[in-house]
Amino acid sequence: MAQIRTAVKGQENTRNELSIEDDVLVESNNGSNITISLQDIFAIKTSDNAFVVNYASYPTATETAEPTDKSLRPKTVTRALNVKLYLPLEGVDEPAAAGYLSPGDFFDELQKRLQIKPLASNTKIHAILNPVSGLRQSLENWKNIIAPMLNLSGIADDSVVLHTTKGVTDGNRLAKDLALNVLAKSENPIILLCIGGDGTLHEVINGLSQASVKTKVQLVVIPTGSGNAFANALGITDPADAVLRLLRGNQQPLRTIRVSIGKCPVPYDSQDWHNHVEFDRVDHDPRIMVVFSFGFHTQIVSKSNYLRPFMGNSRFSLVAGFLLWWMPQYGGRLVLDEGAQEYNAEQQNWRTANDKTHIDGQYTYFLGSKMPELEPGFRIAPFASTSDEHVDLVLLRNGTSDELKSILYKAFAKGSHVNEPKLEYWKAKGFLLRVQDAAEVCLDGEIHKVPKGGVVRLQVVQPSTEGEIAIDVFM
Ligand SMILES: Nc1ncnc2c1ncn2[C@@H]1O[C@H](COP(=O)(O)OP(=O)(O)OP(=O)(O)O)[C@@H](O)[C@H]1O
Repeated sequence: MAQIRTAVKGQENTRNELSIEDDVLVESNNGSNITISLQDIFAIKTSDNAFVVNYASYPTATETAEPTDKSLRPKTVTRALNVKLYLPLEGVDEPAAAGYLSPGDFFDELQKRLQIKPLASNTKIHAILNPVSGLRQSLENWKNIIAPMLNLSGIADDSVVLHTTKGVTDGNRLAKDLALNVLAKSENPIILLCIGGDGTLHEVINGLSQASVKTKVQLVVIPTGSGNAFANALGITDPADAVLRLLRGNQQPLRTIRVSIGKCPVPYDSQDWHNHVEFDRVDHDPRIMVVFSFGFHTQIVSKSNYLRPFMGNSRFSLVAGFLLWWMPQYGGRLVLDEGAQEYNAEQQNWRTANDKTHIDGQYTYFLGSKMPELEPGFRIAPFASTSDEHVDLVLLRNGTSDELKSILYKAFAKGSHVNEPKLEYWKAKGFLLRVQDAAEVCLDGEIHKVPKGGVVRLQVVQPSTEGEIAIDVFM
């Protein structure tokens, strides 16, 4: 195939050669090359006398060099916006006689290679932004990255509405209002940007779900929080990356997990306790996207909340150290829905259970998730997927402190804990957990109390379930 190249005048009035090679745009000027990944280009503007390439790229290594103070948390490196302006060459360009495209044709070809799908002209964008999530940079990201990218991509300012959360649970209120008053009534396609961390996303999804309206929304998850487990699971690295995914247009239905809490009037040790569960009457069962836990993980979240006024992130390690020394076990009875699959580490395959699976005992660790990683590098549920119909369960029963430590360390080593002999790894569409004693459970970071003998039910919500708002997520 003929090489795709052109010659133009660069910003320094020099003759620049531009070419498209595989998935990069190469700018050559007197033997020095600059490359721009096509994945990073989000808008090209051309006219008779100017060609503009807008792209979002990571800073170069020298720009990111940081002081080597080990006590500082590593700063997240995010893409910044850049622009390249090219002009047509004046007069006759001798070398360009053979095999060069005109600049206009070259930029048309470049545009085709970007895989950017134009949004319908009547699309409306609503953004729910938490200004205090993570390092409190959401608003800065909005002003410097997100809004300019939308604008440069041709989305008119009056098609974009920003809603800023004013306090805890405000994301929930804003999303519910939006679903009832905008989504349910609008004829136009609506894209919702959720700008914050997992807590904000949890509030937004629950707000949409609580509205119980038969409608649909397209969601862009823009990570500006501390953990960002959901965005991490989708491989979304930073705000510009999230907007690039919106522009490329690939979406998948979101599967959330519905959580119901109830009681059970029959004694704890009754064989068929799971047939006697009475669920609490609530307006709306919560939905989670990231993590359910009981025992060790819940206690880290719960106890470190008490230390929040006095300590930074080191409070988590302090509580974990204490729990690993004390090693409490948490009595529970677990029933997995029919068709649950168990991972066999030795054979590296899955066994499917025909019937319900009962797993009773003293739990040292109990965690359910649809995300492989809960924080960058902590691959606790490595087979989990946001798009499959299962919640993954990571279980350790009657474990010692050393066994649990080994599991947690290996979860940081690419999730190799799944090979630990006592670790049980399951995939299920849903399950019931009955707690032996009064307990706390963690629902996406929120702590809920379950009374002695109480029951928690988790169920993966399938897309287009009756009464559920259909949410498609940009991937
Ligand atoms: N204006 C506000 N003032 C105080 N708290 C707020 C405000 N807006 C939202 N919140 C609360 O901030 C909390 C934290 O938000 P979020 O989870 O998005 O950030 P994070 O904790 O840094 O990220 P992650 O959950 O990914 O670790 C949420 O519980 C939310 O209710």
